[in-house]
Amino acid sequence: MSRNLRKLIQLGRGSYGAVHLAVPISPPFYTKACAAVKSSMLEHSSALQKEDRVLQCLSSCPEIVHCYGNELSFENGRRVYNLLLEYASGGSLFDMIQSYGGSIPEQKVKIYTRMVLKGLCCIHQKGYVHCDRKPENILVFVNDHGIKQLKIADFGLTKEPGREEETNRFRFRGTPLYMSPESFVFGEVEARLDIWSLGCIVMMMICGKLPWSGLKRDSFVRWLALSNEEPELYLPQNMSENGKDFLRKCLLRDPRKRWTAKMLLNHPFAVEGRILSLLEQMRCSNNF
Ligand SMILES: Nc1ncnc2c1ncn2[C@@H]1O[C@H](COP(=O)(O)OP(=O)(O)OP(=O)(O)O)[C@@H](O)[C@H]1O
Repeated sequence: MSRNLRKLIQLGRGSYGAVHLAVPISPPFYTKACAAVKSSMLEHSSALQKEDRVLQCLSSCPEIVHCYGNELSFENGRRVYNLLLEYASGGSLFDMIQSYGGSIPEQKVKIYTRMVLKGLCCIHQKGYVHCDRKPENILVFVNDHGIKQLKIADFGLTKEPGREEETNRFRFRGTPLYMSPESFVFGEVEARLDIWSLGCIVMMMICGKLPWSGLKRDSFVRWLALSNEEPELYLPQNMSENGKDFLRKCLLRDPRKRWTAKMLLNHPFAVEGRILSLLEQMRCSNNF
């Protein structure tokens, strides 16, 4: 049992352990109303400890989930490592896509894409590669005016600068459906891997599934690893031209041609997201 936290309900499970909603009951955390606590047995907590390290370095970025710190507890006679994170009351982006019936309106997608891009810029500027970007790892926070803010979470597979020895371990980790061809085939882990995954996430927001998620395993591997075909053919037909062009820049097979997060922030699709977000904020402040 933890002396400083009371775990309430389980919010989810990851490969390392469980996530609970918790209330801090004594210092150092009890100034927080509630928190999400990711826990795992101390001896299996290397991914959580890494997440803690990475989140401390990215703490100045509003589009990254905030970490309050860590603590050790004793549960059923075993030592448990707990990582305290700000609680996302809106669940994950995956939940949000489901709540929209599988397709978020494009105007909203522009706003959300820009939020995720800003988080990605911080990650890449500091030399990290997230490596496991998917809608389940983007959390939704809802402010007092009901405006949704997306933040990037789950840094357990992140590649840290100066820790090259871990590179090969990423090869078949992460989620294959969101992996770029070069990371899938050669185990290359560079920032542009996250950009390919971003393209997949935007597709998920628009269509609720990836066009290649229906392929059988062998066909998927062949398409991703061996084909020269750009994913152009798979672009959602119901999307604006700017939206399709944004996806083209993310989903280029050649990572050297793929745009960076910084370049994409200036793409008309993301710029429109900025304008729409400002309008949304103005509408809310006029109502209050
Ligand atoms: N800060 C948080 N606030 C609210 N819910 C959270 C928070 N962090 C995680 N969760 C919930 O717990 C689930 C599991 O989280 P986590 O990110 O650790 O694992 P995962 O990404 O689903 O799995 P894996 O680690 O295997 O990739 C999430 O999908 C989400 O529903």
